Amino acid sequence: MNDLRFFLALAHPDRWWLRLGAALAALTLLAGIGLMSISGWFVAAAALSGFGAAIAATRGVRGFALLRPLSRYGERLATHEATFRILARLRVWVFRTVAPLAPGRLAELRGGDLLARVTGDVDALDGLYLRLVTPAIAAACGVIAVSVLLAFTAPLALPGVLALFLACAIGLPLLAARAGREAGTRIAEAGARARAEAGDLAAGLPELKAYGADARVRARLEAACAQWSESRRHLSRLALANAAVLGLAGPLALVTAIALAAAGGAGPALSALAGFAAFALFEAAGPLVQAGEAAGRTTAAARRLRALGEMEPAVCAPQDPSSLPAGSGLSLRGVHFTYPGRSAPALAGIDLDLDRGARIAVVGASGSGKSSIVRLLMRFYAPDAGAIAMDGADYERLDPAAIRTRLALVDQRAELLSASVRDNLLLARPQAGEAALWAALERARADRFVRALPDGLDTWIGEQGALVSGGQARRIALARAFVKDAPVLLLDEPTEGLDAATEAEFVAALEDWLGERADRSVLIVTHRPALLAPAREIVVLEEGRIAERGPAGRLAGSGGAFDRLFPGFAPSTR
Ligand SMILES: Nc1ncnc2c1ncn2[C@@H]1O[C@H](COP(=O)(O)OP(=O)(O)OP(=O)(O)O)[C@@H](O)[C@H]1O
Repeated sequence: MNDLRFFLALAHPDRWWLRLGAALAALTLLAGIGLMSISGWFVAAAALSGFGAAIAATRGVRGFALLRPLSRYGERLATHEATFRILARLRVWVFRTVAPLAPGRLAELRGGDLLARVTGDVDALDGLYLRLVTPAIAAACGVIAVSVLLAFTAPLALPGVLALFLACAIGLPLLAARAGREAGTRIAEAGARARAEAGDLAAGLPELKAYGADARVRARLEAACAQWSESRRHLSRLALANAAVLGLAGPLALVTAIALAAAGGAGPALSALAGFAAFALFEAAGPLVQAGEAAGRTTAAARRLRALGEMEPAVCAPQDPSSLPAGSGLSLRGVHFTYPGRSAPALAGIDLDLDRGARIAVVGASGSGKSSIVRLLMRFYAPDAGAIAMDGADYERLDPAAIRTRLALVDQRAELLSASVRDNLLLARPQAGEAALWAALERARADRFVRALPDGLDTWIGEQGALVSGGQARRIALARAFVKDAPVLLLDEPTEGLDAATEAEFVAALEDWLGERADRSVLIVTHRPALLAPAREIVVLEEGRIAERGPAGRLAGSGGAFDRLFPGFAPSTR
């Protein structure tokens, strides 16, 4: 319930649209009640006393008949406007909530599950506004109108009609909510699972096929879909039963009201009016029953979205951040860091300076903590102890987004967007002109193959760069870092998996770029000897600690940690 209240509060800025929708829904219901009751009265009066008495009623019938579609139309416009506005606001809220969680905490969620929250769960909340708030207000207005009408025309019928209506408009939705709660929750969960499995299948199909595991993932997807369909079927059966009850309740109210009105001494025309008014009131019960049927799905969606909002980001921006210092030299002092949920530290007491113009390579065995240094420098995570500073200003005091304006990152996955080469490059600097893009591509030795692509810069490069080779993707990523032209370049295994010739091109491109300006600094995380060439200092990590540091020429052949990593390293390979 708290979750639903939270999302109702989120709709506050659009409350006037919601109120207008509710008012028009009430008007539509009242017009229906007026139309039906006057029609009933009209038919009975015409039968009894000829057309003379009845002709006056035709004006009322015409008026309500005209008003009803108009107010219905207006109601649909207003409620849909309200819902679309609120859902748009909700999506923005989800993105604002999710953005600070990336990448530190988002790794804990499956991509498909996240997608299900952003799409399906947000959509499911439209029931909250369209099917609950608006119809409840309209029903309350209808109850008041019919109560007043019956109090004057057929007071004896009032308790029975009200009891029957409240049973259908409150009791039935509550029963439906109970009966459909589990199925609704299962729909939300199975839907998210199906999306996650489908995402895995789509993204990893070549690997899954290679290991013959595609059938297993497909079976899991089918199981999630089957559970989803079964839960949907359950809800459909429930809806059918509710529709039958509602279908019977309206005529029952009609007959009861006519009989009780007649028993109370009302004439045939007034009895017909009371009966049809009671009948028309039941139009208001339908959406409330539907809200009851959807309650499980709606509350599950609200719960899943709230859970996102309650995840603590790995790093919080300070309330009142200091402005960035003039220089971009970075320093780590006594940095300790353990990933959430892990017991072994990834880094234990790191001291490192990446001054203006520095060229440092960080090497070490797999899992020794190299990439963790980059993630801390990028402010994706915060150290547990020790401090990181930019030109003497503690990272804690700076806005993480501002810190990242000074850093460019190329990591081992070379994350490219499913977009054109141009859009991928512009990500780094949206205002960069055509000439700057080509200059960056040239520096990264990527201009030739980009020119050869079918639409050049505007060629779509596929999901995560799937339509270009691994080496080309890395060079686009390097060009993107060049477009940004940040003073600090962080490279995390940028040539992993490339052949020697492509790697040599990559290193040459990097050396050219570093050579252009003496103030550019670079930190290269690598296992590859070729990437040590641009480095003036090598830092060797072992189990999160610095085991050795110094120029490659001094470390090579000294019999220490560096030699264990690069036993054949010799000046000729540099
Ligand atoms: N997101 C994460 N959550 C939990 N533990 C992590 C996470 N990323 C890395 N680790 C752990 O932290 C330790 C250091 O990882 P890190 O990625 O820094 O190593 P690395 O030296 O860069 O390894 P590699 O050369 O294989 O990329 C490892 O034990 C790893 O399992």
